[in-house]
Amino acid sequence: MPSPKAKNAGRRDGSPVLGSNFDFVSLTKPLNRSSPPHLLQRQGSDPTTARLRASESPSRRRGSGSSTGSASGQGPPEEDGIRLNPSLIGISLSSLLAIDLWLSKRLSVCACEDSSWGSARPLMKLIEVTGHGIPWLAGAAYSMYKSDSAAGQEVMLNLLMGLLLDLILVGAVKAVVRRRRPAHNQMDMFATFSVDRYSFPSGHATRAAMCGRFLLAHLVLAAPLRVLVLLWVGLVGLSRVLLGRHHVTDVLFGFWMGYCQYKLVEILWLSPETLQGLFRLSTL
Ligand SMILES: CC(C)=CCC/C(C)=C/COP(=O)(O)O
Repeated sequence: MPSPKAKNAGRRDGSPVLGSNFDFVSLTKPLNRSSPPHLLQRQGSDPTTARLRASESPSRRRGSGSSTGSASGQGPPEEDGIRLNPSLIGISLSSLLAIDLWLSKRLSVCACEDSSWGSARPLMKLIEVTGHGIPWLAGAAYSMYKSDSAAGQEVMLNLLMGLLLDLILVGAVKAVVRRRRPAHNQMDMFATFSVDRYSFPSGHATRAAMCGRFLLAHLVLAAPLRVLVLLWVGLVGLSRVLLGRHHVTDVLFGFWMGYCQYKLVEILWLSPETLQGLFRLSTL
């Protein structure tokens, strides 16, 4: 059985991969009695624990094995039996992550100039710029400043608030989850925050979904333009994976998060009355 360390080598995000972490197959075969069954499970599922256990002396391991009764050949005690049962959620999650890694790698066809669709990389990077935070923040601020109607200013102010909220929420989730970007990603994006070295969720996807919903809800657009907005949202998400910047799940979750963020903007909507109230409070 290859060591867990060797099995995990090269997986920068540490996600489980089909065929590498599935030691629970031993459930369908007779267990090797020379090593306690609960150790088999632990070595497969937790490389750190496995390394620590490997450094224990055989006599200590034998000692701990007999104390649980599993080395005596009477079968694993009930609590170990429970630990050996792979949970359905665990398997589903591992499988989903394995598919995600595989699919993301297959789709990263513009990850560098030498990739199979390398010539489309400049176009993908252009799409990336259209979903970047800076043009959106600058555009919303400029439109608010230039707008000659109170309604227009109100809409742009709330878009601005939504964009700032998006940066904060995405930054917070990235900092908590800390999923590394795909190994094939070239970190050549302009104007990034330090949390942007993490990939979950895609900030471009959250922004595109939130802004797309915002534009459709607050701008009076002809049908072809509405289709164009939807197309743009999809293209921004797709370009993240093609460029190798993100895993597929980063983008899908980003779309969902951006969709919810728009709901939040609606709830927190800043009306002229709210603003006047805030101004009055600040002058007290
Ligand atoms: C500097 C400002 C205002 C925003 C940063 C925007 C940015 C680079 C986000 C990272 O997006 P992904 O998570 O999709 O790579």
